[in-house]
Amino acid sequence: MTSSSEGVSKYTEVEDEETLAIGYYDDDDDDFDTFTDGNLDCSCEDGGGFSDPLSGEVKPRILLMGLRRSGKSSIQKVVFHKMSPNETLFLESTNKICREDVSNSSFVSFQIWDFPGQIDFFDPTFDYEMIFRGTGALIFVIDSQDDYVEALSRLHLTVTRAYKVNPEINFEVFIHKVDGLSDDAKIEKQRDIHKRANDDLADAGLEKIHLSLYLTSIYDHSIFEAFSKVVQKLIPQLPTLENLLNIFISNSGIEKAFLFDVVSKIYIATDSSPVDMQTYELCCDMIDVVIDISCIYGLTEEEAGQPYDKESMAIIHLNNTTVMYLKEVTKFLALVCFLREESFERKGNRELGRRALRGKVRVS
Ligand SMILES: Nc1nc2c(ncn2[C@@H]2O[C@H](COP(=O)(O)OP(=O)(O)OP(=O)(O)O)[C@@H](O)[C@H]2O)c(=O)[nH]1
Repeated sequence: MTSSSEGVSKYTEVEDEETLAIGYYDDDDDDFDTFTDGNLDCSCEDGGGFSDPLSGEVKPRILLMGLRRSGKSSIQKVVFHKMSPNETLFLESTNKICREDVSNSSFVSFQIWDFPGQIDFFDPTFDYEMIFRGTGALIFVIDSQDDYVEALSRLHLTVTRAYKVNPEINFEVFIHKVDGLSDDAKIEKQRDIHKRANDDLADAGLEKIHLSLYLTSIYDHSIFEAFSKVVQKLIPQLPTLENLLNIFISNSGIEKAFLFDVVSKIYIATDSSPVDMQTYELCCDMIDVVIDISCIYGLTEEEAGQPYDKESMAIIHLNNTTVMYLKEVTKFLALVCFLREESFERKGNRELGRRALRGKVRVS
């Protein structure tokens, strides 16, 4: 694989991996603050007497629930704090609800609430109605390497209670830690969990509740892909974005286009052709390469901590005649495209693509 990257900013000393993830630039004409720990506003509270800190705010809430040690905190740390998967081995059990504000852009803007596995949120002193009322998505994490009978009954209880309070919640089930399973075992687990969970709902007369199942692991890109899908459902502009990307690819010889949040590597939209895991992984790798190269060679001292800016773009020629093209769209968003070499080399098309990348797919 050969790669070329232009304009990926100037060099600065990078102290640690977290700097890469959170030290992005502050754009004057953008209202959003730099994505720092300040924006990843984290706070933990006891379950009892929990008041609604969000009254008046419209940010959707994503709840992470599931039994102890199922992997909830690891998911949050890996996706939003760039923690390496191996480091999660040392995470302590969560004993309070941890709230985190994720405000990367107008599209990726929500709160994540990580619940301790052992919490009894149906305790009468615990205001679960308040929690479910403002919830956009409830992610229930099941440890696939463990016996999941208890997890399924907990899932049923959680979903039925939550649905009664707020039928608009998206119920997302992460069949997690699948890295230890063969492909056949993964499919079998998913089929079994799907059947048992839906049978339980049908027995309760609640077959109208829809559960979306995902096979996830923090040791590969599956967790980012699953989180992308959860977040996409909370973006009201998604159909418009998809439509824009469809128009864009139909006019430019591009085969596949993604709009990425570069900080979390969540893709917030793509055109309507199917997404395969390998394509998604390539996009994530390309974002990493751009940010790494920019940090190492791109930043001057004055611009320290701004590895992604208006000038950021990169072209990577893969060895299978495919070209990958990345271009900054807004402060935290990147357009990542795949096209054939011959389309890329056609000068007219290349110019058209550039103009489109610069102007057409502007997202406010
Ligand atoms: N193999 C594997 N292990 C994982 C994965 N995700 C998390 N783990 C491990 O699972 C263990 C528990 O993870 P936590 O994130 O602390 O689990 P939790 O659900 O937050 O636990 P509580 O805070 O007790 O509710 C850790 O040792 C993680 O390293 C995964 O995808 N695969």
